[in-house]
Amino acid sequence: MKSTKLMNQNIQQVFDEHIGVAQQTQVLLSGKINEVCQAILDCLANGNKVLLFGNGGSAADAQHIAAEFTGRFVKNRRSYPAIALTTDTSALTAIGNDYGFDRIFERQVEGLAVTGDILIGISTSGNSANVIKALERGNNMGCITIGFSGNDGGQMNECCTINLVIPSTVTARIQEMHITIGHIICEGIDLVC
Ligand SMILES: O=C(CO)[C@@H](O)[C@H](O)[C@H](O)[C@H](O)COP(=O)(O)O
Ligand SMILES: [Zn+2]
Repeated sequence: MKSTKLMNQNIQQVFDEHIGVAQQTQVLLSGKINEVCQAILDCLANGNKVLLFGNGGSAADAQHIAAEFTGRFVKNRRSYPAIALTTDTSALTAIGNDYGFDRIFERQVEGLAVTGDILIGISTSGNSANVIKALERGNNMGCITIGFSGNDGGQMNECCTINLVIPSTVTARIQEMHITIGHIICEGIDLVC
């Protein structure tokens, strides 16, 4: 077992890293986050919807953000259409079993998305094949594709209308910024709706 002193050092280091990445994200990405907010507001005003997807912790983020849209964030306002493509175990197992894990989100995009919808693909590496394939399908269908990524942005640089690349190589720190950005977007929606 680690000593309490070592644990305390580790705790301080995680907070320091988190604060550093948050400051860099603020400097580098505030303008792009504003663009994403505007794109989502336009999408909702046009009667379109938001689809979100990712793996592991990013699957949880997709569900978390979708629930803020359909339920509420802070303000009581109408429900907004958002679906996490990570929750339907029948679809996920059928598509995964019949077509492969790489296509679990792509097939759902093909069936559920229409032109003008927003797809938010969440991947800390920017390279998860199932996320990339879904974004590429969305591009072919006339959707607006948003990436929440990290590291060097990976393949999401090539297949996203806007890719928010968190300036970190640490998965946990990147995920912490993704959910912060999700909340910033929800605050933006509450401000104008
Ligand atoms: O939450 C974590 C790590 O913090 C993990 O579950 C993580 O999301 C998974 O390893 C994912 O498969 C990573 O994929 P990605 O972010 O590179 O697309
Ligand atoms: Zn995690």
